[in-house]
Amino acid sequence: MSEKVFPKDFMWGAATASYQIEGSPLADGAGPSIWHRFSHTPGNTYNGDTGDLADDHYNRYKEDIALMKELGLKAYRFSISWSRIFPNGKGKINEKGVDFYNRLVDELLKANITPFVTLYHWDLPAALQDLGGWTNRDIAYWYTDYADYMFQRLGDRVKNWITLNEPWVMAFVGHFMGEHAPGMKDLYAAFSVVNNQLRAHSKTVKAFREENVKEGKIGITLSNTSHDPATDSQEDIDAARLAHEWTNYPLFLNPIYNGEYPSGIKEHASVFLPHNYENDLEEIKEKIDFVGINYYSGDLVKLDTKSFLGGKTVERGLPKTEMGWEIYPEGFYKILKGVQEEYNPKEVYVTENGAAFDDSVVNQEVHDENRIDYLKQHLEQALRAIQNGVTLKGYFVWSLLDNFEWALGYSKRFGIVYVDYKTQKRIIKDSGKWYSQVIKNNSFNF
Ligand SMILES: OC[C@@H]1[C@@H](O)[C@H](O)[C@@H](O)c2[nH]c(CCc3ccccc3)c[n+]21
Repeated sequence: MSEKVFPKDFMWGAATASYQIEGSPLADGAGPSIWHRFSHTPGNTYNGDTGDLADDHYNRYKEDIALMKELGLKAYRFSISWSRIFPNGKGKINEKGVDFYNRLVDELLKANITPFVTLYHWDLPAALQDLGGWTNRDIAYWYTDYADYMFQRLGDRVKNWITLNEPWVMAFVGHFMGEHAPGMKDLYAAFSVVNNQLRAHSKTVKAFREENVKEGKIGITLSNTSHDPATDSQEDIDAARLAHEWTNYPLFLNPIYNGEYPSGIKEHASVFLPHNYENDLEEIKEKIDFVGINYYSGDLVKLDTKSFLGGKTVERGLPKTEMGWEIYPEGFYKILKGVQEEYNPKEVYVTENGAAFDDSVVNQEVHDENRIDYLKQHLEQALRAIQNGVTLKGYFVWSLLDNFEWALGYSKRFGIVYVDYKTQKRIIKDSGKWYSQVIKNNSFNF
């Protein structure tokens, strides 16, 4: 492989999520999700933005798949809205909801685009939240029943499955910081949500094996920030390591691969882990086919005994995106190399990488050179990782379309395709045109 070209058959894709792009959250018998409820609760989102319309993808999916085809995408990562399928989270099935995803998958296959399905990207059926949601141990059964049903309905055509998107964010941003649905601020709840998501994930992997989805592969997608120590003092090195074990892939991969939580978590946070969690570890330890890595940024961590798990972020003057996140491509390499060294997954996919910038339309074009620079710098690090033994098989840019950025509403644009929310017009940004060339050349250097 020449030093600038990716391996043959490298899976180039783009990623989205149901609540962020679909709109029509209650159409055709769908039930409300916790993000429908959370975004409709005043004060929770920028400008009171909701996913009621978003990119209207529920109605425009054929147009959007034509765009994916025009870009030359090999794969498309999207998530299924659980409450379209089971309006109450369990029990009654909503055939029209299943039908939408059947049509979506069929249209993708017609366009020769490989579907990568995320079963859960934060939009829990609200009816299950009323029963405690992810803090209720029974969620492991509710989730597995939902996942197993999707394997039965789509498994003949969908061969790549992701159980959960970023369980750390669901647990801590949703149940400790309170900035995401369901808006809880309870550290004990957050750690029980970690444990219940792992139980749900591993039960589902077992069900997937039993469903025997032909040539099927199943994995989990984890959020990661590259944490560097602020100084070479042992206390800062330890603080950065602990931040890594808590917020990055180890919190989930250590139980999945090694049957126990990371040592730093057991040492400093076991008081928050659910009572008798040890009894769940045997079942949680269940082989997966790939690890999904999401990466956006890095930070410097300094010992701070007043912060949770003793670390605080300090500035280092790197350029930042519109999200205020450092642009730190080196961290991408560290995370990819780290996951391979620490857990040696059979396969790794980058299931999200991208950046928000202040995009503007000039004569029906969007000249987002800064996003091209960001993507190029990160693809360089991805290729470097492959050349250094990382089993990286594919890359999904976040995101295909500008979309609903959770609590920040529509104020942040991550798409390689611009969406004018007033007219729903799509405009392929310069970064989209550039990415299309990357796919065609299988290289970022041209
Ligand atoms: O913030 C951009 C994207 C979201 O739109 C995706 O839904 C989500 O999977 C995702 N994760 C991350 C990194 C972790 C994070 C999530 C939310 C807020 C801040 C950081 C960035 N993103």
